[in-house]
Amino acid sequence: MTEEIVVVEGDGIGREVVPAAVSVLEAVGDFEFVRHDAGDAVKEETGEALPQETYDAVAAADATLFGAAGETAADVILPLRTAVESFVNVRPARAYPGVEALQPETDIVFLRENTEGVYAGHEDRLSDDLSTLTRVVTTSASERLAEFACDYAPEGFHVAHKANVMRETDGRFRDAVTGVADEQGVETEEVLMDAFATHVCLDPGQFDVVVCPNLAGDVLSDLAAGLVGGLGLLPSANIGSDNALFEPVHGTAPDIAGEGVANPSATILSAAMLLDHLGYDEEGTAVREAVESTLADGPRTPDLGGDATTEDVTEAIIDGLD
Ligand SMILES: NC(=O)c1ccc[n+]([C@@H]2O[C@H](COP(=O)([O-])OP(=O)(O)OC[C@H]3O[C@@H](n4cnc5c(N)ncnc54)[C@H](O)[C@@H]3O)[C@@H](O)[C@H]2O)c1
Ligand SMILES: CC(C)[C@H](C(=O)O)[C@@H](O)C(=O)O
Repeated sequence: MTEEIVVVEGDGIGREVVPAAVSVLEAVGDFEFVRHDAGDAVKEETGEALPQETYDAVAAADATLFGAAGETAADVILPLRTAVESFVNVRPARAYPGVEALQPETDIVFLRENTEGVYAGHEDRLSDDLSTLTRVVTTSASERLAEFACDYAPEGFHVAHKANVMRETDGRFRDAVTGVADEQGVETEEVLMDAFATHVCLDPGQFDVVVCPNLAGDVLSDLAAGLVGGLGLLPSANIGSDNALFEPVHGTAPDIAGEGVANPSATILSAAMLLDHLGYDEEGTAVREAVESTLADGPRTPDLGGDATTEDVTEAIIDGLD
């Protein structure tokens, strides 16, 4: 049976890097791609950034490949993460041989809580002078994340938090995560997220898997992108119990959108995570290896110091598939 993959390109370079990743998927398997719209352009046309049919298709799909949305990103990607009931956003940040990196020994996977924290979003304007935000942390979501982390990293992981200040919310997060790990005999090491930001810049080699609350995972994974050579290199997987959505960590890159020079690696690596998720392990590995050898030997897009186009890099990756 042909596997169905929902594809949502979104805006900006989403429209360049997603077609690149789809052509790589076409080269390794027999998939049916079902395309849906979301983002700024759709909102301009229809008044809605996330059409109900897109939400329903993503919620029903085994797997979705998403690009990026622009100003409407929060109205698109946050509901879509909820649509797949994603309890974790897996964000690997690693340096690649041949790519200039501030910290070439970086090889970290962030396991980001994916639905709560400040993103659960109870914001209020109470007066001309005062706005508030309620932060949401549940034991159940934190424990679900911890169970995933224990399976993912049975050798142990770091837990980043700021429970010294947010005693109730991050305290609950920390206690839930370390509690599950203790029960399962998995070692954890706590690190305050502000100190982590410094440690990871100076000595990223000491970190392997880092479990963090939602906003911390957002910021710290972008920081790690800076250590390895940029946002064009970081893929991600939003994993739920039954389905999942795969997307690059980057946004629509308005400064280069339309020029055909976006680095497709993050999205193609996200497609490799999608292949792993659907059980196409050999194909996922082949795609990752082809991306790695293209990053090592070129061609490279301008963000990595080269002058190649998105299409040149994609062709090289497809040529490099076994
Ligand atoms: N998941 C999402 O849909 C998502 C995520 C982040 C930002 N956004 C949206 O994207 C828009 C732009 O945000 P931003 O500028 O802060 O972040 P961005 O990730 O779009 O771009 C930041 C910088 O990284 C570069 N960059 C990013 N991806 C690249 C790639 N694949 N190849 C080469 N260079 C790349 C850009 O050119 C830019 O200089 C905003 O409207 C924001 O809301 C969406
Ligand atoms: C655009 C925004 C809603 C999103 C987030 O904060 O999760 C982005 O920064 C990301 O990292 O995917």
